Amino acid sequence: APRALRPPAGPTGLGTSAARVAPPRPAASSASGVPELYCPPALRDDPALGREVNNRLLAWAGETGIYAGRLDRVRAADFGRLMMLAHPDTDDADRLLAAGKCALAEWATDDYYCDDGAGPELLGSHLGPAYAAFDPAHLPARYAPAWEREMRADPVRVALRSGLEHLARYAEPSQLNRLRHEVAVLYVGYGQEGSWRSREYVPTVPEYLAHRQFNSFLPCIALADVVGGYTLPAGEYADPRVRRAVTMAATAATLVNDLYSMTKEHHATGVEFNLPTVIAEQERCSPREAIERSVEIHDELVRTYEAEAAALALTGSPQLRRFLAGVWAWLGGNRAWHSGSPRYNNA
Ligand SMILES: CC(C)=CCC/C(C)=C(\C)COP(=O)(O)OP(=O)(O)O
Repeated sequence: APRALRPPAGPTGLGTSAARVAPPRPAASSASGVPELYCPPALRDDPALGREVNNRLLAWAGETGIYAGRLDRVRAADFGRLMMLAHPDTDDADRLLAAGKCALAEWATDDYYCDDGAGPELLGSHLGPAYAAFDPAHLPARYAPAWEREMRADPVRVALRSGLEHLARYAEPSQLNRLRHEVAVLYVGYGQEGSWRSREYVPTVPEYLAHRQFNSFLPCIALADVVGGYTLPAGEYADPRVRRAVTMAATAATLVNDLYSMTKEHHATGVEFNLPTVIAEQERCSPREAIERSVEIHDELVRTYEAEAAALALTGSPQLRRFLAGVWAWLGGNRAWHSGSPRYNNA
């Protein structure tokens, strides 16, 4: 059942202990070799709901043309399950589907334009029209039909546009603009990675960590209120203290991806970008030591979110409290999904 979420109470017990989402308890180490992470547990597991969302997501992906010929792998990755785990405060399959479409389209942007050998020199050319699928370019009448053909000619653009259209049934304009901003930032991250890739450049650790805030799950996390069926006021989302906490959570969630996707990326051709690889190279340590240091960084980010969200929840609006709790729940669902998804565990 959907849960009434509560924000983290903070490591020092700010607020009441009953308000805590879950006691900090280490997640079990998995066969993937990822050590225990400081992370809340997933708050619900409803396999039937996850399957329902995944089935509908796959039907939609087939209509848009993304991952043609690879849909079996997408089905197995089970992004529907990710949505179900990460948004425990709704059991509305259609809301989960709308968020899932946006997430899968954003993932496809990465898979098609960054990872699948499209070539870094083409990345900017792809990202411009991809962004226009989310934030339409309004052309003079003479050129509009040709542009519209361009927009329909590429399955990733079709998917991005369709995902946003579905979300718009539930989101207010300010929430859609929030998503547009986060996706623009995401594409800055894609561009940065493309630049590194083209030069075979290994970033410094701070450079990589700042990048992972941009090239992160924030576009997904930012939808916590849309999926939950309430609206976090734009002013509170933009509050620098909220932004700091939420972006730290987003970076942590994405470092979970780095840790779980190491095996998949080892099998990929070209330069690998994940925190353990960057640390091993820049700090001249063993892969195991680099993983341990990455886990420490992840855990520090999660603990900081936990403490700062707890403090913000004491003075913020009810919507902010719920949003901070939604982000906390998203962290738990994200880790649970990564630890089980064949996208990372059967590479
Ligand atoms: C859903 C979403 C906002 C994805 C955008 C960014 C993205 C693909 C990740 C944060 C995952 O990182 P990575 O590029 O390493 O992805 P995979 O490991 O290939 O799943």
